[in-house]
Amino acid sequence: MTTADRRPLGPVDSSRIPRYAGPATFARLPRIDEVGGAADVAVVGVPFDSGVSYRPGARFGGNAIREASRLLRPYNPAQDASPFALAQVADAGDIAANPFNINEAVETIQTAADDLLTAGARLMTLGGDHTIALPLLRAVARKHGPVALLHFDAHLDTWDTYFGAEYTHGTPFRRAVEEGILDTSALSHVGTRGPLYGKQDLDDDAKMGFGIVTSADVMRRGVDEVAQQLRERIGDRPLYISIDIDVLDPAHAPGTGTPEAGGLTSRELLEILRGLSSCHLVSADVVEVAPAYDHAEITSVAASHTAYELTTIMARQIAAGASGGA
Ligand SMILES: N=C(N)NCCCC(=O)O
Ligand SMILES: [Zn+2]
Ligand SMILES: [Zn+2]
Repeated sequence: MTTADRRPLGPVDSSRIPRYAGPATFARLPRIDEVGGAADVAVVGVPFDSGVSYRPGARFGGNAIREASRLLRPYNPAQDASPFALAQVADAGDIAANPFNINEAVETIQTAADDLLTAGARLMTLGGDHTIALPLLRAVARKHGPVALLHFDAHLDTWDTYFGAEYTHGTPFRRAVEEGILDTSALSHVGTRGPLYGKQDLDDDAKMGFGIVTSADVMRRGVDEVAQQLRERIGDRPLYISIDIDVLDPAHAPGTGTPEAGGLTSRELLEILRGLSSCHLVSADVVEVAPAYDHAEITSVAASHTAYELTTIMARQIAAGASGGA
């Protein structure tokens, strides 16, 4: 039986079982084993943070997002959709990656992502540091070919190496371009800001094919115009969205490893994402939530709502019959 043949199993009913009771899955959704191992959207954690250049702790991000997601409700008015009724969304648990061997971890993450995609799911991945975007993109490209990328981040993450290491949280998108797994006619950073190592960083980045919408551009031009520009650039290509929570201002996301002043508000981020609801989103990640630096779940609440909007986009498209599972 395929997921399309049966009604999705939704979240625990928070009017019957208090939302703070029981173990946390994303949005109180069923575990993937509770839906026969088959999901249209698999929410999967990757507790890996051995690729960071500054504060560690994003290995705890996925579970912090799950805890904060207890308060999500089933109807999303901003996209006029009940995502968990439109598609089977399930929590696929965590990919267990070796914290002492980055190369091995990258392989493990790719293999596990491949398995979920092959089983027909789109991925809503909860990081983890940004290193994990590379194996996730490899897996997605194996299925769809080179994908368009929207990368929300304070940072470029197209640097070459750190301490000689190729796989770090500052380098995933340079590796991805080198490997030919991105559609270089449709690459954009959004929310970029802060000091760089040199002007060359920007030149290298542009040569790889990236366009940049800076954090200041979002403020000056507004979310609707930015979303429209991004939609035009992406067209109907298969799209991957990678969201480093440090795209938000530290006032909106203090719980992260490499914070930069002058970022987006959570309202701006959520509104831009809603403006992308017509795009062919094949998978997405939210990374770099480091709960040890968080306060009052500010960061993990923002991350949970971010993942909710992304999940809603995917669920709407699945219900509309877009190939994307496929
Ligand atoms: N991907 C994130 N969050 N940060 C990259 C920062 C790399 C650096 O320390 O220059
Ligand atoms: Zn970043
Ligand atoms: Zn990043």
